Amino acid sequence: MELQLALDLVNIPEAKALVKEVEAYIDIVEIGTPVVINEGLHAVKAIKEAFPNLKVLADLKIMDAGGYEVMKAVEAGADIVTVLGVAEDSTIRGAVEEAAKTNRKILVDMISVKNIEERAKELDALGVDYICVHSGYDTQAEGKNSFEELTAIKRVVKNAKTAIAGGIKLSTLPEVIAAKPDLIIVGGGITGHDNIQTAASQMRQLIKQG
Ligand SMILES: O=C([C@H](O)CO)[C@H](O)[C@H](O)COP(=O)(O)O
Repeated sequence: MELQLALDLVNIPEAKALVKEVEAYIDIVEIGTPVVINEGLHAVKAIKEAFPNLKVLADLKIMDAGGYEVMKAVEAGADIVTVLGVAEDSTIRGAVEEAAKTNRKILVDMISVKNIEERAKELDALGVDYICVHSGYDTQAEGKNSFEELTAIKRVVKNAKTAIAGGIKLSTLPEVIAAKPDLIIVGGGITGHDNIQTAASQMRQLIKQG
């Protein structure tokens, strides 16, 4: 089970400072969509150069032009790139084919997918690397989480790794771990904690215990 730190509300220097504090406890750094909007793919490049031993995920939430946009993220140093599950199959295929050329990975974000099990099955057959259930900021504000959706995709996904994101905190992590995703994505649960090092190390410890 891997731990990904999502960085959403920071600039590049702040992102570097945060990662430096918790790099021992995480596997993947996510350059979040708001950071890409503010800083561009320079943020991916800067973090990959500063932390070459960590995997970097570019949260582009691609909806079209899958091959081209994955190519640009990979050029910037991304190891994993996100594509939306609601995108057309042709977009998913383009993304998967482009990533495979350099052994990079595609994570499909299931945000706003209605028929979650059926779409997860299709995406699995299209050869994506990760399928991630996700309650975004706006649905988190309405009290939603994706714990049940994780159980649903785990029933049908045979090849891809499963992942979960959206509002996960130390207090809810045990419930998430019990559902056994391959990847747990945490943003505010670490970056919004009083002591980010403590939060990250305790999360790592819980994940290790399984
Ligand atoms: O993808 C995200 C969101 O849509 C904003 O871009 C976040 O990275 C994801 O939700 C994880 O962050 P937290 O919800 O703060 O854990």
